[in-house]
Amino acid sequence: MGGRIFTDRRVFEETYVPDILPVRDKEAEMLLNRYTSRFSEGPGATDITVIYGSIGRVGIGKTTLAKYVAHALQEHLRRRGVNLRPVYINVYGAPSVHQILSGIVSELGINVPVRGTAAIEMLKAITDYLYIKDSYALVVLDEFQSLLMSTRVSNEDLYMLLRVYEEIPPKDNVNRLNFLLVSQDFKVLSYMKERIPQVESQIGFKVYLKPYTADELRAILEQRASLGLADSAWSHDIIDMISDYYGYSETKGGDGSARRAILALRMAAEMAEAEGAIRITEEHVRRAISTDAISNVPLDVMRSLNIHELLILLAISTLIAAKGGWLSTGEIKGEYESLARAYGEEPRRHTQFYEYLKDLSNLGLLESRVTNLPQRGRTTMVRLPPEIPADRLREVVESIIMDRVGGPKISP
Ligand SMILES: Nc1ncnc2c1ncn2[C@@H]1O[C@H](COP(=O)(O)OP(=O)(O)OP(=O)(O)O)[C@@H](O)[C@H]1O
Repeated sequence: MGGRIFTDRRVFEETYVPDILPVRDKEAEMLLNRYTSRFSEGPGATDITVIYGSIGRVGIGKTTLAKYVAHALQEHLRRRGVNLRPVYINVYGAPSVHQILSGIVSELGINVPVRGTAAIEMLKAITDYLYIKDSYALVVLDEFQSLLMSTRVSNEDLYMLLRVYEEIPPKDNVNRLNFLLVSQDFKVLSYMKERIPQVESQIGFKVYLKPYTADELRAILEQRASLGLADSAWSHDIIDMISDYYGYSETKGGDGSARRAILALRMAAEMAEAEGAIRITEEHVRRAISTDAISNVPLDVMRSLNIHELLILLAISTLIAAKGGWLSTGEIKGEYESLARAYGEEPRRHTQFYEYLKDLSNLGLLESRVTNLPQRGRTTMVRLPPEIPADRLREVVESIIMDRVGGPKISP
């Protein structure tokens, strides 16, 4: 009988938005306050909000923040007797104003034929509908930069959409259609300035999101794990491993994507489940990350290693495959020496051994950190980078060693 790993798979779906945001909660609150005070300022009050990130950074919570704010605002205003409808449209898949308006019409459930109806007529139908229902809409336009870069959308179209109250003055002077724009990076602001300066100057709030740090990813993953996995199936070590790997910092490679981190956790869980395991292990995580990793261990780098470096890697992958975690250098040295003797090689001395460890780490084949151990003081601990599965590495190293010196002369 396989163990129960998942309790709710939906929380690992791409479009899932949690009820509480573990990170970005401050930004969410800021936006909510902003919109709420806008609504209390009374008729006509309007501005446009933009959420954006850095060039090339994806999965950093832009869409999630926008959707969360739209839904939280709906709840918030409902309690005050105000009816607001959140509408989400990814304009990447709807690259004309007509298509965007069709999207809004269908999300709001307005009974107007979209085919053959001019954009301006649809816009009228939307504002009439909101007026009659005494409702508001907050429209999230995701991937907004793609509209600005499209030649199929004229500046007039953009003005008509985003400054609808000028085009179609509301009967009661209340602007009911509000926009929250989501975009990849800051270039959206200069594109807006160029194409639609009157809208750009109306931006009330610009929210810039950075890639997630390891601590932030940890909070996001812990929330997902506790919502979607059995308590006995996961541990904080597993979460740490994933968040440390994907977490962004100035000095370290992770890309800070919550999407990739969540996907890695899900894949590790699926692998554990497929094996009938009762919990997710470090090895599942390694395999999940390695499946996802853009660059895997290059074989030519491994082939360029000398026999002692290979034996050290063999020692490390054997120990990690057996027990996981971080290894002390003393422990690695012990294993390396017995392996070297088994393969008929004279183990290298202390200084040379450390040189080799340093080389392997420079090549990206090892990770090290300095820890304070109670008895021994500061000591260096080593492990394989999380994208390298220990058991697979061991097979590769073993076969390279076999080619080089043949099998072990005595059993290690
Ligand atoms: N603060 C958060 N709390 C919980 N989950 C989050 C958070 N931020 C992002 N996620 C999750 O990470 C995944 C990616 O997030 P999202 O789609 O919002 O990123 P994005 O910046 O819009 O990405 P892209 O630029 O690729 O559109 C989603 O599954 C989302 O649920």
